[in-house]
Amino acid sequence: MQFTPENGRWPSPFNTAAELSRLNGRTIRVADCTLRDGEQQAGIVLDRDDKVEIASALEELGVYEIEAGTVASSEEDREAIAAICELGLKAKISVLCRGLEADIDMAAKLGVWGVRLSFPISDIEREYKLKGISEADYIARMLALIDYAASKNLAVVYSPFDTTRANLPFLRKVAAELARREAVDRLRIVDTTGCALPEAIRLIVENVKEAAPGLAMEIHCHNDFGLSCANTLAGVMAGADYVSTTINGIGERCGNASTEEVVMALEVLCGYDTGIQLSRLKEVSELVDRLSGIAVHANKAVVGYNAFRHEAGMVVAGVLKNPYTAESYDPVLVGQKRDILLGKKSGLVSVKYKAEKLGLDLTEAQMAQMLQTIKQEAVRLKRAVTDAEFVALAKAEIQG
Ligand SMILES: CC(=O)SCCNC(=O)CCNC(=O)[C@H](O)C(C)(C)COP(=O)(O)OP(=O)(O)OC[C@H]1O[C@@H](n2cnc3c(N)ncnc32)[C@H](O)[C@@H]1OP(=O)(O)O
Ligand SMILES: O=C(O)CCC(=O)C(=O)O
Repeated sequence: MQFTPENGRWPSPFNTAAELSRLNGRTIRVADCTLRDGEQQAGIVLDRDDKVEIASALEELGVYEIEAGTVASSEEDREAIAAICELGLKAKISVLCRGLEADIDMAAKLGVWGVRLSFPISDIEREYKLKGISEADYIARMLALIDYAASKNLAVVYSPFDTTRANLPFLRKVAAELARREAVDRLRIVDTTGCALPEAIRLIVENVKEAAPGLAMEIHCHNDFGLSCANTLAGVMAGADYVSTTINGIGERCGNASTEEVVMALEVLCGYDTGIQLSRLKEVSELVDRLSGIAVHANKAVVGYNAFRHEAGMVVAGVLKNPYTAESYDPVLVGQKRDILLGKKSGLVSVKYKAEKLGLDLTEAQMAQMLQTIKQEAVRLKRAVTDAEFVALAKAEIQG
């Protein structure tokens, strides 16, 4: 029997339930916001050169759009945004603007494709950030801002801050108004505080779809409860065609849904096309790790150091015969590689594998002894045993 998938992917068969197969074939666009929300992670500073370098890497990665910064932040940010526009990338370039004409004016001067109009929508945000603006005045102001951006030839991604805590009937009204404005490219559903469950995201997207047929949607989720990727997928499965994500999941507080996790889940688990050059994910992750100063955790999905490293003997016994016994896609797909470690949890198969790989001629008895030696050594060192250490221990064993 053959147990090797042709495209290097092996998702759960239960994913192909009717709903998912119905949606297969859709292209989901990645609107990466590493340079905007990513940089908002407390303490990160990306300078102009860093931003240009990351934007170029995102272009190579194949993202649809780069949210390049917040226009009001600083002169250096504006220079970086202008420099990114001058690169003439295929990716669309957008910037975050507050609900202020002055921000839109600044954006218009930079040569961007569009603005992301961030205008707080929930009752609590309107009370404390917009001086208690009423629902009627909010809609009037929103439309004026959209028209103003349109008069400057800017596309609008309308981004109601704190969408997931908005009053639903009000959000439906807002969406219906947005659908009537030609300049509005899409609505971004924003889970500002990361407080929504996947079911809530689904409900919101379905309501917007019903209230504003034809209005495209993007989904932007924060990770305060570790739900950002699941929530982003829920948004897509309910009908959002754009995802707003960051490389390595950097961003406000606990970060955003990470571009690499969302893309791989969309591609491997759901069967969507994202247009992303998957094999570049690891190198872009390393670039952002280096320039942001925020180290990627070893256990991080997709790009983490340990994502495809195996030590436990029961797992390795399967992996060495067929990696899909323990992995759902080939690490090469994302620019990673598989490794087998020797340590406290190893079994004899790992010792045999390493001995052969490293050209060591050990008898069965020597290998059995080596397994015990490796376990003791790993306990003593409180870590796995390196290949060099294994070779030295094996040579000592061979010499008796
Ligand atoms: C969760 C998110 O990702 S949201 C995006 C957050 N991003 C950023 O904040 C980017 C970096 N920010 C900055 O550099 C600065 O905050 C700036 C330059 C944008 C603004 O700084 P300042 O000009 O000093 O503004 P200040 O902090 O005084 O706030 C001005 C007012 O704008 C209001 N405001 C906040 N958000 C918005 C909005 N989206 N639209 C309109 N007004 C807003 C504030 O509530 C405040 O109102 P108040 O004067 O009644 O208190
Ligand atoms: O209001 C916006 O456009 C988005 C701000 C944001 O990133 C958030 O609220 O999570």
